[in-house]
Amino acid sequence: MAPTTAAITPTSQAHEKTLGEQYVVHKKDRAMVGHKDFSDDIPVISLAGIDEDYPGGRREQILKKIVSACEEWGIFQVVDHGISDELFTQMFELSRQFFALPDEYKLRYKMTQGKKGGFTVSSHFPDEAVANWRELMLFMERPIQGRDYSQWPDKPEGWRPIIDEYGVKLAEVSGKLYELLSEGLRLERDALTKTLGEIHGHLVVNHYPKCPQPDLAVGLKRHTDPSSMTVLLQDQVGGLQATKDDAKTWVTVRPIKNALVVNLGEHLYYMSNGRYKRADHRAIVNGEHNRMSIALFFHGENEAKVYPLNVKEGETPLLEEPITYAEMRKRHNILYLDRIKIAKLAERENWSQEELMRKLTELEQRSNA
Ligand SMILES: O=C(O)CCC(=O)C(=O)O
Ligand SMILES: [Fe+2]
Repeated sequence: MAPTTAAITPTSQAHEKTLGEQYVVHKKDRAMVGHKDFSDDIPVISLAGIDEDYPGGRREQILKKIVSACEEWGIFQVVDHGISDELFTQMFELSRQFFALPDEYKLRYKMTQGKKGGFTVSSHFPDEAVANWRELMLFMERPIQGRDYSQWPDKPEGWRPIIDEYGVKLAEVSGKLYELLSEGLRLERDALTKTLGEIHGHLVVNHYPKCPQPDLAVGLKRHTDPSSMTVLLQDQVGGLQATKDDAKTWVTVRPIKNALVVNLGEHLYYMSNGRYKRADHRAIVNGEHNRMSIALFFHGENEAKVYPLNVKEGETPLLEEPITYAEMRKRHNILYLDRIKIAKLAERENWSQEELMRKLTELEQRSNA
């Protein structure tokens, strides 16, 4: 009998009866709100009329809505952004075909240390005990001269022109959002983008296959994005969840055809001195449908300076000294892992919720000092 290859990816494990134990998350991290229990709490903002740029014009209203969404959630959806649905359909179709390819093919593009993009299963840190029920393909989209096409799959055909167009169109939308977010901080329109230097675009295509025991797993654990801003396209299945009260309650973001979800990341949180929240989010899975999302992470240059741009009278700056973008990302990872360690300790030593919150706040303050 020919030896069988062990199923390596969640796609090839999706047909098993039970979930592999590496995917079983702690009770407190399981979803209590379902992937289809859609909420309308996350603002949906139309960009129609954004060029009506005069007192009382549409731009003013859009600005108000965006600023209030960022102050409350750090996450919102935009519609009427001017990108055709056809482009989104093409992106999803290429992605669907790619993830349906055999493990051996996808693993040819496996992302290892030093590689510029590629295929990854789960993408959890080695220190995290539990794996995410997902696989992903990372394309280093920009700067264009930094691309390594040997890490771009040749199947299905046609990734390059579609990603080129997708990158350009999303950069246009994010450019408009950066202007509004700068204005919301009472700064010149180019204030935020100027601090980033050359923008780096990392395009992550996430695949969450249908899961044998979806109540026990998560697709992508709770996190904030290490980016400046992330613009996310999700399919119609549902599974993106957000919290604004430190994971006490979660809402499932309603999928809207042709909408883009905007998540503010670490960079905009610091630059606004915490006035804009960072999107606190996760992705859950289900037992009926494969789900896909396509996230374009906008990053600054490693050497870009990160510091609160205008600290108001009486406010404490979140950072005492400017740090580099690379340092910001490093701290973000360390903080993420330290939070996990503290949560484990709290469980072992039976801390009260207040004690845990106090320790986590202290941890964050230390990381900013
Ligand atoms: O799949 C989703 O909806 C969320 C993806 C996400 O948060 C990420 O890739 O950082
Ligand atoms: Fe994310």
